[in-house]
Amino acid sequence: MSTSTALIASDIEAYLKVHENKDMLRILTCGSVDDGKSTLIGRLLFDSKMIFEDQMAAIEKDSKRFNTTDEAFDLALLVDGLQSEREQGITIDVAYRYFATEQRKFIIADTPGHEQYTRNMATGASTCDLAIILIDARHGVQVQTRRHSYICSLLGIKHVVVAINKMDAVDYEQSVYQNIKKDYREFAEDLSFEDVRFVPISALRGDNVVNESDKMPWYPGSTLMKLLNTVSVTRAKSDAFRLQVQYVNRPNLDFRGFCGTIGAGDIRVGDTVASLPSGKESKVKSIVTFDGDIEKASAGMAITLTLEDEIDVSRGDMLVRPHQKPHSSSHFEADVVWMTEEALHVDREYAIKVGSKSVFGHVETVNYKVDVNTLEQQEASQLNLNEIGNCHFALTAAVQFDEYDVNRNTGAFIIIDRLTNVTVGAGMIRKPLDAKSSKSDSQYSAFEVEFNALVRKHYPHWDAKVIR
Ligand SMILES: Nc1nc2c(ncn2[C@@H]2O[C@H](COP(=O)(O)OP(=O)(O)OP(=O)(O)O)[C@@H](O)[C@H]2O)c(=O)[nH]1
Repeated sequence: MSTSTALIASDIEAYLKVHENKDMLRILTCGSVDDGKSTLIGRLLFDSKMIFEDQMAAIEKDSKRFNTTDEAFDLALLVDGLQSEREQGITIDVAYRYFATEQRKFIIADTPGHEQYTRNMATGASTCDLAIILIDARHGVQVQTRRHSYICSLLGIKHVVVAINKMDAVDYEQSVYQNIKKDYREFAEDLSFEDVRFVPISALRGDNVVNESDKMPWYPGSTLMKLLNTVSVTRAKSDAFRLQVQYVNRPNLDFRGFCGTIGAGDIRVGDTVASLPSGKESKVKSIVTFDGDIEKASAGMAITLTLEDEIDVSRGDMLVRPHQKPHSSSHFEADVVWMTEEALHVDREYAIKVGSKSVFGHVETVNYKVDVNTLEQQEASQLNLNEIGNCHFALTAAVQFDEYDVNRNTGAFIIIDRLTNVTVGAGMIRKPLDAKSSKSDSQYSAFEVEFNALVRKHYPHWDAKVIR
């Protein structure tokens, strides 16, 4: 019996306390189609004894029905939970799995390998600390391996474990592992990873996943599980307090509370805050939560703040400490992942949502797009589906943000099509730009510019061109 099982049986309160205080590691799995992500996650859960008996019985039954592998049960079925996915045999959305060991708690985001699902992968990556990049030993480094690695680096993931899978299919040959390791190292040199490790595994047979393999004596390193349990991650963490107001709660004249999730830092009753964009200051009167009033709240908590004074704060505004203000600008430079069939067009008006604030805006210039194979920057005038590029944005009003490298919450945004309301792109803000230095030697009068904005706002289907 493991220590935790014994503790659950004898003292559930003590077990929950230990569990609550464990460090949480958020992992992203990525790789090409059929590299074995689902099998790997299933193996991690199975070998660390995280599967219930009824789940096992269902998997065994399904393995026979779908006949996806010649093994008695297909561990991928544990993870590929969606019915349609089972029928197609591919992962179609981000699936999150939770499990824990004696040392840590884990959340694994299993993202799809198909190229058209890059957006799901980008969604999964934005909250992760570490990426497991799977490579099929028979195929080596693929376009998808490069694309996913590049997105991981763009989204600020610093720790990568490259799991070279299906070693059983290449007779556990050391040279295969060494060659892939060399290829990947060469490619990843220009990416912004701090820590890249390699493990040769067989997810199907369980080699070097949780248990050490006796088939690869030439590999002296740790199993994948051991790496995950022990890797020490650096989290890009800013301690500047950020609360984006998602809702103003005013049930009666005596109560006015500003609700939101703390994006970074912490706050205490009595602290001075400034509301942006107005810049008006007040002191925190109370911090209300679902469990009652508290004295102090920190990043990740959903709270309602009340203030000493009646200052003007609305949905979309940001509460910060007066000496730790974020950038406030209508112009910025950002990296964009384009997620829809219809290309990103310069000068087309989109809704840009930064935190809980949504404003209209357009891309002034695509500075370059990136060839994910070579990481080369190429000239571009638009971005097509799944392309990644660097752009200058011009919005109709200033928004408050941090650089993405400083704060992933307040430095990210999404781009929404105004007609269909579909999210068409995601972006990471690299730096604010000076509105005046942006291209704007206007030949139009202020009235014409304003009228143009009005037409575009109320008649978006006319597709009127932006004038400035
Ligand atoms: N020989 C061998 N086959 C494996 C191994 N791991 C996975 N497979 C097989 O590879 C195929 C794909 O595995 P999955 O786990 O479904 O792959 P995936 O990466 O999740 O695939 P998608 O969900 O389509 O993105 C299945 O037939 C697995 O049984 C391995 O270590 N060795």
